[in-house]
Amino acid sequence: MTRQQLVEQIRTKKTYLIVGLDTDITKIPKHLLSAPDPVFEFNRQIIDATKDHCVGYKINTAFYEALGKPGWEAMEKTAAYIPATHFKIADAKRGDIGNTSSQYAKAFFDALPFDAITVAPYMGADSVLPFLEYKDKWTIVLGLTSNTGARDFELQKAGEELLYEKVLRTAAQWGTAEQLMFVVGATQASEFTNIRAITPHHFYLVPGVGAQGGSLKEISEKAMNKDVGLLVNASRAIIYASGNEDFAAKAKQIASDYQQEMAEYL
Ligand SMILES: O=c1ccn([C@@H]2O[C@H](COP(=O)(O)O)[C@@H](O)[C@H]2O)c(=O)[nH]1
Repeated sequence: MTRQQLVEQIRTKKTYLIVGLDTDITKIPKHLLSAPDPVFEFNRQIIDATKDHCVGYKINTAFYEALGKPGWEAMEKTAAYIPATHFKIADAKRGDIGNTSSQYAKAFFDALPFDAITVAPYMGADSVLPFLEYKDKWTIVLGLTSNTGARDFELQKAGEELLYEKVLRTAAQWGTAEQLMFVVGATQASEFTNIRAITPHHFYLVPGVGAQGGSLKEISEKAMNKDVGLLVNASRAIIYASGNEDFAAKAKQIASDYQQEMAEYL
């Protein structure tokens, strides 16, 4: 998906919500466990219920890899089920020597139909560049993450600047704002203005609203750019809004609430 197509989707649907499919088989409603593929059945109903309120879905691969082969199959089926109009993110946090990163890129962009993958920048340019070779695909580099551990490295000084600032400035040179985004945690509100000043044109994938307590209002007010420039993810707050048979209806309601709030900021 191109940047223009993504922006058009956001403007048309008046939402920049990404629904996170962090589907944990121990948390899905019990009545689904008798289905042939309970994880896919849960995702299918969540997608049907929320697709009018979001512009995309983020599959965190950990939840699928944890189940072995059936988990990988559920991920494949889910990725194929997401409508073509929706942005499909593999939150896989990959990155290795170039020769290996090329294989990761192939796995998620060729063998699987993802539009984007999250990548860790720690190993530097050659670990990220193979992902950027794919036309109309997106590489989402971890910038300033939402977890408390961001203080251990990302918020430490690296010479004159903070490490995450160096990551933003350096990684922004590896590709264009048409193919490279950054992960910016919604819980890092005090840094939003600075982050936007360093990377004025980039899109950010923003996890950390909902269960982690970040503010949608604050990120929207401080970090939106002329193309919106934000994809805000919520996973648990939406998919586990109810643990009962009404889980899809409740997920729809929460996703619709996010959409309405986002429409106010657009
Ligand atoms: O900095 C980061 C990077 C990734 N994540 C991922 O986003 C979702 C958040 O889930 P919630 O249930 O909405 O808290 C999850 O897949 C994380 O692994 C993040 O939270 N922070």
